[in-house]
Amino acid sequence: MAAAAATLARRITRSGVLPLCRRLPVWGRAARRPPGLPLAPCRAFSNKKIQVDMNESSGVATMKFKSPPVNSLNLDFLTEFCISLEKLENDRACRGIIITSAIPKIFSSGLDITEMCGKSTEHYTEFWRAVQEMWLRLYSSNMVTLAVVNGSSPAGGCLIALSCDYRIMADNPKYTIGLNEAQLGIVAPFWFKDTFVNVVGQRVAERSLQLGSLYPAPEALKFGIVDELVPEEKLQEKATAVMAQWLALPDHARQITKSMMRKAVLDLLVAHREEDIKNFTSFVSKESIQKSLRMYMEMLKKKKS
Ligand SMILES: CCCCCCCCC/C=C/C(=O)SCCNC(=O)CCNC(=O)[C@H](O)C(C)(C)COP(=O)(O)OP(=O)(O)OC[C@H]1O[C@@H](n2cnc3c(N)ncnc32)[C@H](O)[C@@H]1OP(=O)(O)O
Repeated sequence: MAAAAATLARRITRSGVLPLCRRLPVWGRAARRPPGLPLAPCRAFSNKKIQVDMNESSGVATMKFKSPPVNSLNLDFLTEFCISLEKLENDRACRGIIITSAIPKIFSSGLDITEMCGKSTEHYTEFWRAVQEMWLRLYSSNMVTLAVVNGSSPAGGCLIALSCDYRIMADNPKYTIGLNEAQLGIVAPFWFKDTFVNVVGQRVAERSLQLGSLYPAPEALKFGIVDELVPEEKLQEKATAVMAQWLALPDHARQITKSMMRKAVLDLLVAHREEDIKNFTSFVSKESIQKSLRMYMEMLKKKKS
């Protein structure tokens, strides 16, 4: 699987990511569907780590993370994520996606730390390119993207939620969310930071990033990291209602607006992609950073005993 995923990852990355504004003509996706043609029957595709269900009548797909124990974002997961997103992006019937988790209490534990420990420079390069690719695709998506955060969501998990158009979180103070990289002795890259700033503003982002804060759901709402809290059993219902509200608008108007709001941040990474990979690989290759990551993993294991 790892080898196959790596090949797929290379295939994806070779094709590159087009900025949002160049992906689709400005009249949008829905308008391109030939009038009068029936939609294909309901479809689902399931990979190893992500289940995708497409509801043809609503035009909404649900992407459910199902990679135990904690939906950590390793190379295989990231590759599946990018492929699933690309399939949906190219599906004219699909106008919105709901991203959620099938693992109780966990949305995603963020980047798989083992992918950043004791590996070769080539591996770090491939891994980081896949992380960039995931963000570029999600942040630039033409579809309405809705995160249903039904569990804890640190670091890279939080980035996925922040990259969506709207975030609903389960109303449970045991679930936390935030960019906690500083707590691991690592630094959130500039595009994590920019995505965060675009959601919560400079002040909250600066304080939260420096402290590596993980916020319980009610605080996350207070600081604008998520848009609303909903009792866990009502998440599905709420997600359907929110999605319907976003899809009620003409696609082209929403898409151009989204592009206008996000383009500068996307363009910055596209322009500095190779430099960002080099920064990452040299940063994680440092012995001091390796030591911090190893200690953090040990701390996670000790917490259990
Ligand atoms: C200049 C620019 C430079 C750039 C510089 C570099 C920038 C990098 C940016 C990094 C972004 C990131 O996302 S870094 C990743 C940050 N993630 C985190 O801090 C999350 C850490 N995990 C947790 O807090 C918890 O595990 C949590 C998710 C809440 C679930 O708690 P639970 O009690 O339910 O489960 P646990 O028992 O803790 O975890 C179950 C098992 O999963 C493992 N596990 C948990 N999280 C994991 C993870 N992220 N990666 C790997 N493995 C993980 C644990 O070790 C356990 O392994 P076993 O003991 O073997 O079962």
